[in-house]
Amino acid sequence: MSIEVAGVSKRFGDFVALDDVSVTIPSGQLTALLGPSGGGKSTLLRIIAGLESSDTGTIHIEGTEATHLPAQKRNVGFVFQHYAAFKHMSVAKNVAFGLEIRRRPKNEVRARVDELLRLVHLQQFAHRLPAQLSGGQRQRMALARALAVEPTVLLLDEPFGALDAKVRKELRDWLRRLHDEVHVTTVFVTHDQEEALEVADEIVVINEGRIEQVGTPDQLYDEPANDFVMSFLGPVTRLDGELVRPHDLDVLDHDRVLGATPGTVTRVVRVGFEVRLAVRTAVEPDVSVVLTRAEARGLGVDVGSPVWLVPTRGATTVPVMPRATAG
Ligand SMILES: Nc1ncnc2c1ncn2[C@@H]1O[C@H](COP(=O)(O)OP(=O)(O)OP(=O)(O)O)[C@@H](O)[C@H]1O
Repeated sequence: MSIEVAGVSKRFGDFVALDDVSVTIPSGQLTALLGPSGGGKSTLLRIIAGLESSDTGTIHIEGTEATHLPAQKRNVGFVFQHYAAFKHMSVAKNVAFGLEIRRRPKNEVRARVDELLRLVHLQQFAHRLPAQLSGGQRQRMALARALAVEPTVLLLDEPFGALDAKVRKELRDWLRRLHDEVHVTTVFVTHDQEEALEVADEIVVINEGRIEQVGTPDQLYDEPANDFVMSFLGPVTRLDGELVRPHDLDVLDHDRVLGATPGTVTRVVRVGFEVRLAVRTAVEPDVSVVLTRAEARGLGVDVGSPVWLVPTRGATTVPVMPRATAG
C-alpha cells in the first residue's frame, strides 16, 4: 500500500509543469519531493491532495483510485507554508475543528486534542490565540490540526519555508521525531537539500516537471543518477570533465600518481575546521578543494604552490552531460 502516481502530466497553458510523472511513495514513511523552484513539486503535491487536477494519469492512495475524488474525500491532511488558522479561535479549538464538524462526541474530541497538543508540544498554549504563538509554534499547531482527523496521508508544502534558519532546523528534527511516533505516510515539499537529506526516508528529485531520481538519502548522495542530482545534493566541482565533491579530492605535492591533474593554488581560505583551496588547471574554471586543517598543514600549501589533483579512492564522480533546455 502506498501512493501510486502513474503517467501524470499537467500543463498550465503552453507550460508543461509535469511531464509524464510516475512514482510510488511508500506507506508509513517520510518522503521528500526535492528540487529547484518551479520544478513542479507543489503541483505534484496538489494533484495528490486533489487541490489540482492532472491532464493525464492516475493517482491511487493506499489502494483506492483517487484520480477523480474531491480533496475532502481523499482523507489527506495538508499543511502549507503560510498556514491559515482561525484567528478568533484558541489553539485547542483550531485543532478540534475538523473533529467538531464531523460531530465527534465532546469527550472524544477533548481527549484527542489533548493528545495532539502533547504530541506537538503545545499543551501549555491550548488557550492562546494563534496570533500569540511564534511562527514555529503555529506550524506545529497546523500539523496537529491536519493530524486530528487521522488522515491516511499527510502532505506538507514547504511547511517550515517561512521560518528563520534556526527554527527551521529545530522543526526539522521535531518532524522526524514526530513521524517516528505517528508513522503516517508523509510527503513534504522542499527545495532545501539539507532538509531532505536530514529528515526523509526517501527522496524524489524533481526538476523541470520530470523525476530525476528516487532513492534514500544515501543512495542519492553516493550514487547520483546524473550530474543534476549530484550537483543538487551538495557542493561539487569539475575536474577533467567530471563532477566530484570538493572534499573527495586528494591534493598531492608530486606528480608520481598516474592521471593526476597538475595545477597551481590560487586561493587558500580557512573557514572553521576546513581549508578551502582554489586550484587553477589547464581547464577553466578553477577546481575547488576542501581539506581539513591537518591535511592543509601537512601539505604546507599556499598561494602559488604547484599541486596535482586526483579523486580520492572510492569518490563519487559523474560525467558532465550537456542538458537539453526545457521548452
Ligand atoms: N495555477 C498556475 N497557473 C500557471 N502556472 C502555474 C500554476 N501553478 C504553477 N504554475 C507553474 O508551474 C511550474 C511549477 O510550479 P510548482 O509550484 O509546482 O513548482 P515548485 O517546484 O513547487 O516550485 P516552488 O518551490 O517555487 O514552489 C512553475 O513554473 C509555475 O509558475
